[in-house]
Amino acid sequence: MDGATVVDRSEGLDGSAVPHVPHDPARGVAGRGLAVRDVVVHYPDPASGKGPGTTAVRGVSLDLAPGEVLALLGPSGCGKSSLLRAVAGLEPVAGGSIAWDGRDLAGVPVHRRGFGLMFQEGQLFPHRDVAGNVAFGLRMAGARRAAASGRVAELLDLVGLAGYGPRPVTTLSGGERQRVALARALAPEPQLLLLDEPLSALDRGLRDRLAGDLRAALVATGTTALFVTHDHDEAFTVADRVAVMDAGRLLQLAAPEDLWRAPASRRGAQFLGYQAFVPLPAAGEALAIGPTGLVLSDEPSVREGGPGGPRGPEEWSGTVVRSAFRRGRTEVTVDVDLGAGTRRVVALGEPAGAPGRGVPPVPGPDGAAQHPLAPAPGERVRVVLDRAGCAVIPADS
Ligand SMILES: Nc1ncnc2c1ncn2[C@@H]1O[C@H](COP(=O)(O)OP(=O)(O)OP(=O)(O)O)[C@@H](O)[C@H]1O
Repeated sequence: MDGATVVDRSEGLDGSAVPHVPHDPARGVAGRGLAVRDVVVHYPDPASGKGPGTTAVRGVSLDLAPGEVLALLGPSGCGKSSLLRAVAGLEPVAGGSIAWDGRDLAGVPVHRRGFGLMFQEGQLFPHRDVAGNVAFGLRMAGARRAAASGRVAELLDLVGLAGYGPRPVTTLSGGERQRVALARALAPEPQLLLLDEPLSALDRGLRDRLAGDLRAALVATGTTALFVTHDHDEAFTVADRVAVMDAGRLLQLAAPEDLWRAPASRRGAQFLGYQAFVPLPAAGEALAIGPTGLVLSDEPSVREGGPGGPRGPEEWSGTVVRSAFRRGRTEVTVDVDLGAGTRRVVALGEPAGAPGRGVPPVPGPDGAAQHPLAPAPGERVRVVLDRAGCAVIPADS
């Protein structure tokens, strides 16, 4: 999935689009929602059990407005779960503060924060049926049995499991279990829902679908949510704004569209899937090349052996490593020197007017589908920039 398509919208449970609402600070009343200020989380040294052995979160500040969905995105070990756990009250805060609706949560235990939690494994009660699991969430919130049954049906409908109430949870697929876990977490209408990689135990296709459904359920219920993931497609699908973390710090916090169009640093851009970086003539600027930022030259004559050399800083010669037909287009892996040594990048093939366009793909030598006339390994080709798939970033970031 490329960034340009995922940032626009996700689909609701009924297939309708659920637009992302850019965060508008004026939307929230001052002091409402979550305020995280300079938060530091330490873990003690595992050998001695004392001292700040690992600093998992190094002074993170962010705000979450009521009704907003914010994703904490970053590589494994960057401190996302530690920050989430600190907000939940499951980890002590070594520095800074966490407040909800202007009230400092220092010393407020987990069960008194009014926050809901949902983890990677939904942790359903195996001896209860689907309705029993969802009703548990309601009864914890003090709902009476009669009122609960109507609400359980509503919640199951919301997560796409209408009629599943009597099913033993042991008979459900992984995706269905996570839907039940979501219904149970939403049941008490938590003032803030904390989700830690809720989809990561599922396979790719299911994750993509469930991410859209998760957003639809959060939006439909107006739930304020903090969502941890290491998957940028998922973050972009689910969240209104995304906080990119690295090594315990916040690199950037922005709406998906803004994050994609203007990464604030090279590290953040790399994490989002920008594949290469080229210095720009303007001092202090570099061009980050995204997954769709390079295309093969569509003039057969400029393939190596034809007339003319590279025409400037936006066109380079390279050697084909392989071609693969994926998602309706040919992706050509090319070794190319963009100005700082040879790099392996992916360029989009099959441009308009290319020979063989319209001929169906066939299995290549490595089993991957490829176009019969796609460039073969070892062939010299030209790659050109497509600025629409690139972003300008600070050079030394
Ligand atoms: N209970 C713990 N004791 C000691 N160190 C810990 C503990 N939990 C996490 N850490 C360390 O804190 C750092 C941040 O971990 P954390 O789980 O917050 O990262 P993460 O971004 O959520 O990673 P992942 O995506 O792999 O879950 C890591 O270096 C990790 O090894």
